[in-house]
Amino acid sequence: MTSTAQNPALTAGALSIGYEQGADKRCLAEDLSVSLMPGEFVCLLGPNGVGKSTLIRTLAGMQSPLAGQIQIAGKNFGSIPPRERARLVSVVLTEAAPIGLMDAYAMVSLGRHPYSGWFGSLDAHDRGRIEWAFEAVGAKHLAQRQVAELSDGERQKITIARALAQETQVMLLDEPTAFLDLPRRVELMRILRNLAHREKLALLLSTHDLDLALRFADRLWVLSGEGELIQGYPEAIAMSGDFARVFESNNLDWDPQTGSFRTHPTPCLHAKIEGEGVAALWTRRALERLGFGICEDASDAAFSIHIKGSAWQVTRGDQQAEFDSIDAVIDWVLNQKWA
Ligand SMILES: Nc1ncnc2c1ncn2[C@@H]1O[C@H](COP(=O)(O)OP(=O)(O)OP(=O)(O)O)[C@@H](O)[C@H]1O
Repeated sequence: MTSTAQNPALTAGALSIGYEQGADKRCLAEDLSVSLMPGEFVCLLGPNGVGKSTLIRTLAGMQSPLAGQIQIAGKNFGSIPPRERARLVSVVLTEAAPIGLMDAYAMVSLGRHPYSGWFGSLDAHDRGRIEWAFEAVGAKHLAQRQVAELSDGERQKITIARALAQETQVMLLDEPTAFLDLPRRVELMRILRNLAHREKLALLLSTHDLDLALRFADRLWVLSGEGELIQGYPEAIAMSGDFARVFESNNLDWDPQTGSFRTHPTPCLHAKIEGEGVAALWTRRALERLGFGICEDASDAAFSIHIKGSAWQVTRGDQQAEFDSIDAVIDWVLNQKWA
């Protein structure tokens, strides 16, 4: 939980992001005004190619803004020498860094270089911080393993531990969950959110995982294809219709009832479903997958399904049938002749 009474860890005003080569200028978003508070876990969402990585790299000082100013801990970021910057902001990018032959401990130790220098030796504080970073991501058991031999999920934890070892106030992560399976993604989101809250880290993470962002983020930034950055609490953005506007396509509808997207292959036949709970939800999902729309009115429906306890009663015209599993209902739908 964050308090709004604190000073922001990072702010940017009148910020334009994009690319400029000679006279060639490509602005992805302009006049952005953002802030990250200490202890806040913010997820950055947006369709492919809108500029999420560009925004993260710009906020990290890895590329120049086209316009505007970034302030970290009250200082103008551009005027801070590189070594001091590295003590203020850590970054985890998607591109795998060349790692060569290195064990995980050596890799996490790299996070201490802004303090010890490239050839500096680690003191007790450095080693304490490295051990803390391993513990924070639940990776102590990996310390002696070769990084090249780790799984994607294990390596991701080590990369995050290296950023944590850097002991910064701001941490920016570009799609850190991209190659992880669902349990690992949930685990990582939980670890990062808890770290933000516990360590008072201002943490910004870009992701395509809308569902997890809705469940874990304190706030969302949603970057649209038009360069608009929508900011707010996850639930407020979900209810506002902004998701629908930013992500909807010809094949996808945002459904505020379920907080998820659903495909819509423009159904020409409809079905009515009566009933509640898990069986009704998955019956609906099955019918939508099979190309049916769901309607409220029986007179618009090609057939109706009444779910009662563990029974599905299906009515099509004067034909009636009762099934005791969703498999049987799906088989029935598939075996019917639909005009
Ligand atoms: N170095 C570069 N020079 C010029 N254009 C670039 C450069 N890097 C990225 N772009 C372009 O900027 C746009 C935004 O790219 P960016 O990687 O920031 O988007 P993104 O939202 O992170 O996308 P994704 O979700 O696919 O990762 C894209 O059109 C991309 O081709």
